[in-house]
Amino acid sequence: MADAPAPARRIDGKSFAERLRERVASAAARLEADHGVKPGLAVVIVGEDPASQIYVRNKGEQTVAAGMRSDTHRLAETTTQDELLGLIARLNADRGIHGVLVQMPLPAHIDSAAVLDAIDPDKDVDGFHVVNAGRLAVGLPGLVPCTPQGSILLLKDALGDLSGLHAVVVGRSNIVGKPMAQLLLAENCTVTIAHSRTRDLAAVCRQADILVAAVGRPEMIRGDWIKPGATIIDVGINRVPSSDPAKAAEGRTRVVGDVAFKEAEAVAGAITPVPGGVGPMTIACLLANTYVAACRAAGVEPERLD
Ligand SMILES: Nc1nc(=O)c2c([nH]1)NC[C@@H]1CN(c3ccc(C(=O)N[C@@H](CCC(=O)O)C(=O)O)cc3)C=[N+]21
Ligand SMILES: [Mg+2]
Repeated sequence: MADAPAPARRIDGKSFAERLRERVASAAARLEADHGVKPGLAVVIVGEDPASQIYVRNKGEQTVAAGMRSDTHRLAETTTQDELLGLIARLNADRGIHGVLVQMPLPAHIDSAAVLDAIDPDKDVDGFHVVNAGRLAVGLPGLVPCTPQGSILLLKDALGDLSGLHAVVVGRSNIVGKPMAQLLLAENCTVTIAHSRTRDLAAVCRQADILVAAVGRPEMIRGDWIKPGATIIDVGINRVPSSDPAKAAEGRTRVVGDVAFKEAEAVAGAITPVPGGVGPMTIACLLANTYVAACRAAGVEPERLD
């Protein structure tokens, strides 16, 4: 019997993100030294969702560690839409703030689309505003959503030139799937966007040289959906019960991706783990976007960060 192929290389997003944050920090330090501008990021969180609280704390700590200003606005679950829009208007007008992020999801009584629409597109460091979606679609400079941007950096590091490769993106959200497809197209990939209604999803995935999983369903993508040697970017962050039944009974959880990692690892050429893959890149790219927004506000050409 032939030997099993070597397991996939693990793409280390955690250490790539650390290096990117160091480059952002030194570029931000030069911006402050040469132009007197310290990049500032405002993060707004409404309500008490524990997972959101952890993400927001991590963002704040990493922003400060990169030598930038971090303001966190913690609002009560009962905050009205008008109160939130009032805060956004003040942040839009604040010349010391270059990035505004409103943590999603918002409580059900608030219209998320109206809130995103209210953020100044040039401070929209999430890249979620329709103006930034439009800029990305037509190839104009703007602010690019952080998770897709981080995924592209990992892909280019792993593969070099992406030209001509067939990329399959599973998931069509406005925050990951659609912008990811736009960025892959800009890298000259042949792009397929697949989703929950796609017929024979497994067969579509098996055509992928690059497979991006952004569906939000734990371990949905199986080993036999993967072309041997393919590069897998797993965007999923799903909390599932601990695999130890005693711990699960206590409510303990673990984080898994959208890809069945063990199966995929035996077939793929390279794969991002969860945690430690795309997630840390999301925050690093948020800091990079804040730096770029601050440069543009000051009329300074941003340094290349890649
Ligand atoms: N306006 C807005 N923008 C966002 O970018 C946004 C948001 N709302 N709402 C929530 C999601 C989630 N998100 C993550 C960022 C980093 C990690 C991350 O660093 N994860 C680590 C740790 C994972 C863990 O152990 O929990 C990892 O994957 O290794 C995860 C999730 C940003 N989000
Ligand atoms: Mg993001």
